[in-house]
Amino acid sequence: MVRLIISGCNGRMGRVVETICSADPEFEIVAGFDLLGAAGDRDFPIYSSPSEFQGQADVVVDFSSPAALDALLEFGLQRRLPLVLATTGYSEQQLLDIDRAAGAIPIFRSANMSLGVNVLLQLVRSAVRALGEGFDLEIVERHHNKKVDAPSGTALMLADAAAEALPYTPEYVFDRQAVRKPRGKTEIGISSVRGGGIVGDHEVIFAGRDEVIELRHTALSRDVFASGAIRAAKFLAGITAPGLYTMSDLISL
Ligand SMILES: NC(=O)C1=CN([C@@H]2O[C@H](COP(=O)(O)OP(=O)(O)OC[C@H]3O[C@@H](n4cnc5c(N)ncnc54)[C@H](OP(=O)(O)O)[C@@H]3O)[C@@H](O)[C@H]2O)C=CC1
Ligand SMILES: O=C(O)C1=N[C@H](C(=O)O)C[C@H](O)C1
Repeated sequence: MVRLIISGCNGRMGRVVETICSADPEFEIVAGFDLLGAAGDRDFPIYSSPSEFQGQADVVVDFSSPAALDALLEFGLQRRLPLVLATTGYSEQQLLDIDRAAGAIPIFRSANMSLGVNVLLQLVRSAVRALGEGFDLEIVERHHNKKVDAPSGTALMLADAAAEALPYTPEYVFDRQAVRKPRGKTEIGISSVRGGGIVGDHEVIFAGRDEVIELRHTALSRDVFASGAIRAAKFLAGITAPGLYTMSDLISL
């Protein structure tokens, strides 16, 4: 039995994690963390601050906000509790804080918990290596109109995957309206679309002079992200060694 805490439990993703875990006999949801505390009739206590939780747990799954990170890391470090961090939009300093905490406790972090996007990352690396330098790389991400961070964490992860495979260090370009000049050869353009209920869509475009290749992943429901995070929680609950774990520790590509 895995005793689970859901951080961001009142949000869109927190509620999907709750639904899936409530039907899984391997899980017991022992608490939730969320800004406003209890919201509606739930089967577990909800705390507005991790420090209020006095019970026992095996792992935390976090889909909340970068603002929750400090308290969550402090909680994990004090309790020696593994953390699955699925939140996006962290600052550079916060990413360093996560790296440092992973020296003491197991932390699993991925900006996209779906199997499909993690296959896409691998395809992007292969395409960059195969195509060489003659193709312009552009990433277009599309999300629902409630998403607050842009570009998406996944778009940045895709750009980083391409950068790993390129023979030069690319420049990420998020905004073309402020400059009047042709596209630079070492740019990776990243564009964000926000609208309606789009769950999550990522397109990587390789534009050559005479041909274009497009690799695209579309999430049809939030279940793909929640299921990946739950799989990560099961994996992390059985791990004692500190470290920063990612989807590549879970899936073999
Ligand atoms: N890695 C992945 O696969 C995926 C990652 N995400 C990421 O997960 C995060 C959450 O997404 P989503 O569920 O759609 O967002 P929501 O806004 O629906 O949910 C976030 C919840 O966290 C709460 N919250 C905000 N700040 C804090 C805080 N300081 N402490 C505790 N709780 C807090 C919010 O409360 P309130 O509403 O009152 O602000 C809200 O209830 C985002 O960063 C998103 O990008 C989403 C999908 C997949
Ligand atoms: O906020 C979302 O909804 C999502 N966020 C993640 C991101 O920023 O990449 C992952 C997914 O696409 C959904």
